[in-house]
Amino acid sequence: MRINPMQDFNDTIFALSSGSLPAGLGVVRISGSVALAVTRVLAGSLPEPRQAALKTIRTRNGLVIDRGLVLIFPGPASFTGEDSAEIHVHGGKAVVATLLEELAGFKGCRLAEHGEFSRRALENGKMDLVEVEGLADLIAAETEMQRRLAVEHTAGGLSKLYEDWADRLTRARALIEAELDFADEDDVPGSVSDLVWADMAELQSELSGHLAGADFGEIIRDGLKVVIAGPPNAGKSSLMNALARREVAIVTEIAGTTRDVLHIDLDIEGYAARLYDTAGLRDTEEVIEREGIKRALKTAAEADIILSLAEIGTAAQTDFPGFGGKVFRIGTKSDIHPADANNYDLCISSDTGVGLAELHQLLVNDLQTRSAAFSLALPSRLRHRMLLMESLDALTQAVSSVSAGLDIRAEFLRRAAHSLGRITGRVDVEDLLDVIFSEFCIGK
Ligand SMILES: Nc1nc2c(ncn2[C@@H]2O[C@H](COP(=O)(O)OP(=O)(O)OP(=O)(O)O)[C@@H](O)[C@H]2O)c(=O)[nH]1
Ligand SMILES: [K+]
Ligand SMILES: [Mg+2]
Repeated sequence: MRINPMQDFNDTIFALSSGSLPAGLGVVRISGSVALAVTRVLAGSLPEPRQAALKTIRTRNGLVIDRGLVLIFPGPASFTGEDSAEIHVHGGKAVVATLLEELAGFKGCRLAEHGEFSRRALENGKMDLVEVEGLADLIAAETEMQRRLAVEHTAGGLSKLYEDWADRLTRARALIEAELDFADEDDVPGSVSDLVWADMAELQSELSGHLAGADFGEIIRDGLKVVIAGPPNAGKSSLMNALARREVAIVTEIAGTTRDVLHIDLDIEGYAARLYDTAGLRDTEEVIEREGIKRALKTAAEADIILSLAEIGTAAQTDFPGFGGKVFRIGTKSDIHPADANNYDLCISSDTGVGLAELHQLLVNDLQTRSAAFSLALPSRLRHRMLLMESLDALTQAVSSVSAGLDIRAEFLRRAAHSLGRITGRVDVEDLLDVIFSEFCIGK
């Protein structure tokens, strides 16, 4: 069930797998049944498998394109599982364009689609879905923690956890079904069933413990959402600019300057964070400002942390509608007011920089507190979270429906295993693939 009928797995695919041109090198990857034959034509001869050799790369008319390294990976010992090759040429736009054009001229060869190399790796059993998604995250990773989480996912640790759980569910179901088969005989050992349900209750708590880490996994992957909120002129935009070290937001002495929600990305000790500046909160009849305040409150409700700013001497708001997370009360303009440790968690001056290091440390501490409870084998995508919730729901039904028939309870166990299987792609995921691979870049 592929959306794009162009996509044919019999084709040999190729793409520039390295970054934007011009660059020192351009790495062109080729995969499919004629990959080695095509490479032989271009390079004159093939190197030993997995050993780089310097070759002159020519068009079929004998015109020299460039000299470069050629590597071949006969299947199945390749990334995709198919016969594959890499040609490393100089990363000039014309060099790469000529090589790609030449490749397109071979029968059965075409440019790869988004994520098509990874998709073939998946279809050929070289990686499962969690690993493929981890690879996409690894390539997108900008901070150290994003990288570490992605490596954890590509390394198969999470996949193994889900497969072990699915196996446990399947074994439990098999035992229960065996018990059903012998139910008309008198000597059924009830203890088998008791053991199964005790183990399933244990699995239920493991699964919900794992799900509890999903928030933090999403924070690592998508960044900690830190929202600066407070009344007009509290100094919100000034703080944003001070942390960004550039003039991102307009600052004036006019109350109600900021209307749109602005954001910058920060790297906090390896964690990604997104800092939002918002419109000052107050009652107003002004139409544009009202819209700004509406957006400010919506952004605040979705925050992981709110920095509630107030000029020292005025009260910092501690409740925000729809927000249940941590609020830090930040007293501002400490250069013109005495610091006050009673009414604020921290006093700062964006003008002099006093307190900004402590504010940074506040965020570091918060992230470290959040991370303390978890290893990095965390679910980090909504897709994983939804399927884990589905699985936990079914398992909970199975465990708690004590008065229901064993056949019904076994069916709930089957559903729980099925949802876990969909995470790694072991079962029934054809419908998900097009969505997942559309976010990949070409050449991956
Ligand atoms: N002395 C002093 N003045 C500050 C400091 N931070 C901000 N201000 C001044 O306070 C005024 C308001 O600053 P903004 O950063 O625009 O305040 P805001 O909270 O973004 O205001 P709105 O966008 O209108 O809600 C400006 O005149 C700033 O120069 C500070 O640390 N010390
Ligand atoms: K202002
Ligand atoms: Mg502002």
